[in-house]
Amino acid sequence: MEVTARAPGKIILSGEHGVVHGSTAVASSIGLYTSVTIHFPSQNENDGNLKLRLRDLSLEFSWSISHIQECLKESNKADCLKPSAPAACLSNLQALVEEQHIPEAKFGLASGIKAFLWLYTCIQGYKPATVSVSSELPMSSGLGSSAAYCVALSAAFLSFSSATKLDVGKQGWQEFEDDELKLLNGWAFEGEKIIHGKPSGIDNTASTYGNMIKFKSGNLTPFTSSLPLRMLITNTKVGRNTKALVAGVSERTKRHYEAMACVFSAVDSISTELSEIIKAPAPNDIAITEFEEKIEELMEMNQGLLQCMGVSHASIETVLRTTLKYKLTSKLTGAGGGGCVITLLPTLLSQTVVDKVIAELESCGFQCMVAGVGGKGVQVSFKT
Ligand SMILES: Nc1ncnc2c1ncn2[C@@H]1O[C@H](COP(=O)(O)OP(=O)(O)O)[C@@H](O)[C@H]1O
Ligand SMILES: C[C@@](O)(CCOP(=O)(O)O)CC(=O)O
Ligand SMILES: [Mg+2]
Repeated sequence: MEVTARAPGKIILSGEHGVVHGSTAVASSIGLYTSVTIHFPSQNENDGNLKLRLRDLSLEFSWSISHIQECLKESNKADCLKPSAPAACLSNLQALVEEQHIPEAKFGLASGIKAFLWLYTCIQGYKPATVSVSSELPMSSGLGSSAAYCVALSAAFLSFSSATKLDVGKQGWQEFEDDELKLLNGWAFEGEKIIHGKPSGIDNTASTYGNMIKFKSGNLTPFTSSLPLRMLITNTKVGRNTKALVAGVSERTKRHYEAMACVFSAVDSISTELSEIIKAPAPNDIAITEFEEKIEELMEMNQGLLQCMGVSHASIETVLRTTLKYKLTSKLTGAGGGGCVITLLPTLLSQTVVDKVIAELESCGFQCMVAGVGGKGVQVSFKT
């Protein structure tokens, strides 16, 4: 018996970083997924191990269940119905990860593996299994790969627990009930904390619920766009780490508290206005351009404030300049410092211009994709 869970990545249209400091932000899921399959061994297959296979990286990690239990059992008193942080056993989790000799170039993975061990043992306890992960999302690029990973892990583990009422015999993708989504989002948030340090929760919430969300201080308001929005996503391929960038903004806030409070307040107003515009009744054909120009102006203002926070990067500025040549507006998305940039593709923009801008961005070594905004949140599919 096995189950596969898939969870989407996200783009933040407005409010990244500010949202960590209490500002409103607007995010949307995108149609790129991280998938997690959990397989419990039959009696013949059972070698007493818990295995984590990261398929895209061709890496496999394995621990004997008895060893994990020895390391964690005193400190892990978790209940799968109550998402909790690994405060008391962080050093034990660290030791379990260190013994795996992760390649130095992949060192960022250590926190992801810790999150896996924490979520698995809290939700499933001490059972041998093989967990395989694959992803369409570029890692560490601002599209929320860490959140999609934590949501997909939590969904897969909870599917085989008493906390969910899914139909194990049903074919195809199925969705969770509202209370189940709340629980799995809570666990994914605990995983994000292990990876990010101080996440706002917007990424795991966008991945769990899908579509568009307005998010402030842990509170979610789902909404839909009155018109389909199309974004060009440009991956600068400059690697960065969300935890370090979030910590950098907090440091700047400590140094310049009053000024940064004004920046966060401006971000809050921009996100609130953006969500009002997007969800307002669909404009007629003549007003579409005006509607898109308002979105572009708010994106541009938000990008200016992200520069104030110190999270832009030379590669991001190159994307901004390049798209501006074609009269297109862009902003960084996610933590910045490299990673991905989004560019609104207006409805009336010709495909010739889209092709030209993509060709120019790709000639700089960047990678482009066109994404529709919105889409389903987490789903699971059983195989008997
Ligand atoms: N498919 C995956 N397999 C294992 N770990 C993952 C996966 N996706 C994300 N992670 C974890 O998330 C980290 C990247 O998260 P982060 O810096 O927040 O970037 P982003 O969420 O923007 O992609 C990775 O270093 C790793 O620890
Ligand atoms: C910078 C931030 O607002 C978003 C981070 O997104 P990502 O991990 O870069 O995809 C942090 C957060 O909200 O937790
Ligand atoms: Mg992340």
